[in-house]
Amino acid sequence: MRNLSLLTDLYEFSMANGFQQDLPATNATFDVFYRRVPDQGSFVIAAGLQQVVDAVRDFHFTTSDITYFRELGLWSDAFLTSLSQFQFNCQLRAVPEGTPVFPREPLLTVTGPIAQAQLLETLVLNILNHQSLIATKARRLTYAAAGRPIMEFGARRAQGPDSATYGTRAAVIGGATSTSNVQAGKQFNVPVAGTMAHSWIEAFPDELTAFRRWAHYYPDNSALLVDTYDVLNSGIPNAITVFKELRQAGHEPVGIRIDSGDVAVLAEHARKMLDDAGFPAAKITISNALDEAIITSLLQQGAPIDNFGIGEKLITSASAPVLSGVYKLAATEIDGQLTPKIKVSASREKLTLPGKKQVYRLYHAGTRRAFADLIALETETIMGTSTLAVYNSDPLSLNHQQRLQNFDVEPLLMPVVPSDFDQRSVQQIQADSQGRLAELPAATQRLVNPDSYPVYITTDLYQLQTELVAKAVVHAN
Ligand SMILES: Nc1ncnc2c1ncn2[C@@H]1O[C@H](COP(=O)(O)OP(=O)(O)OP(=O)(O)O)[C@@H](O)[C@H]1O
Ligand SMILES: O=P(O)(O)OC[C@H]1O[C@H](OP(=O)(O)OP(=O)(O)O)[C@H](O)[C@@H]1O
Ligand SMILES: O=C(O)c1cccnc1
Repeated sequence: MRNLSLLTDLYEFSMANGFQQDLPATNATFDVFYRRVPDQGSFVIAAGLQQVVDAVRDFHFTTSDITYFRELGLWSDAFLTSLSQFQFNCQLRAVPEGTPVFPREPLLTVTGPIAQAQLLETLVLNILNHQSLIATKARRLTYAAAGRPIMEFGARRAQGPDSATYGTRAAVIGGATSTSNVQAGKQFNVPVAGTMAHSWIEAFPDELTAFRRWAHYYPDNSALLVDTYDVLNSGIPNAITVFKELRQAGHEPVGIRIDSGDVAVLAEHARKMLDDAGFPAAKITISNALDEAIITSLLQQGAPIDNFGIGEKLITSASAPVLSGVYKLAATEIDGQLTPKIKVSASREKLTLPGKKQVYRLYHAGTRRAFADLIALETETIMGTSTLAVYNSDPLSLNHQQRLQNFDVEPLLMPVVPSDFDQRSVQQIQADSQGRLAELPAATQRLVNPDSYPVYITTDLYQLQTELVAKAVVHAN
């Protein structure tokens, strides 16, 4: 476990130093949320909470860190002494990893001494923004693959070792079934899988010999790469020769991988050749810069593909490489006296939701069919039995009151106690995530122009926001 406590922006320390002197008795609540969904999707898959918990559990500063801080000469001695004795003292609430979350709803809240809570901003966002981005991309690819397994192949193209390892974790949360990344396989106990590279074929005098040697070493795991020379005239015929030899020796071949050319046309020919040769169960794996649009197109073309191997476009979320989750002050508290806070900026999109809040998923009464989310003040009691007056949470929308009734509610933000965090396996998180997705309307899940899913705020929250905006405008004048 690495200590990540210095992985932050300088200004977090500078603010914490000042907060500690000016506001020593102030507690703060910060919300993590995002405003826009990558790839014009309608939701993000929350991921990375486990690593946030790991990081805060181990949050401390070494003697060498403190010496470095002293050399910078920016912060008070009292602050540096408090850092050397750092005890994590914030409360966390979060949606479980794998939960689909919508714009503006907090997926993590941090409440604690303002200096401490501020210090966490950069690291928390670094972890959650990365993993949630990749989990969301993996969910899109999984949706496009329509039940066919996805092997994560991205380690060589990821932006550095951490993006490969934690990106793989996130990819599995979002639906990938296995990975070629051995470190991630070991660290997160996810299935590892793989075929072979072109170098294996090129290294032998001919393709048939290369396939035979592979089959010799891996008789029960023989997925042969057939596109080094000529897929239809050499790769598949040679693979079939070796498959027959394997079968005679009592082994069933796994299949082939095609990594170039028109993969729909090649897969169709390959399927016929394998079937005609008596290998209908041999699987066809496709790779080569695949993304959700190509996968959708290949399946529309009727390509008989069994598995997808996906690297660069998944591990870097190439088409939408940033999730701009933010960490915003929502309230301060002194001696139990809560003061809600708001950010009002020239861009109305950036208006924040003040106060300590809870997020609820709303279901049609008696079902698990979700139809909207609701953000409420933590002090409100939300019940689906009476009529509830709500507003759209989007500050850009033309807002008018709407009425909801006959629904069941489920709070999404749950307390997270770092010392007692219930570690679910990555596969368990994936399964739970898929259960959560099944609750959402189908139209919200489609890849192209998904229906936007309503995220409401309560009337009390709407009024508080309106009131604080008016006050902020008066202050500004
Ligand atoms: N039938 C198809 N429909 C849609 N996209 C396809 C189809 N066949 C291949 N592709 C995709 O088109 C892109 C380009 O394929 P192409 O074989 O030209 O790749 P390449 O990178 O030039 O080949 P190589 O890997 O041999 O260098 C890849 O992303 C590939 O997955
Ligand atoms: O295309 P991706 O989705 O990232 O999938 C991983 C790629 O990695 C390998 O390529 P390799 O490094 O051998 O390069 P090449 O196939 O482009 O020559 C493999 O053959 C895939 O094409
Ligand atoms: O095992 C494979 O086939 C593989 C692994 C990484 C990248 N490309 C392919």
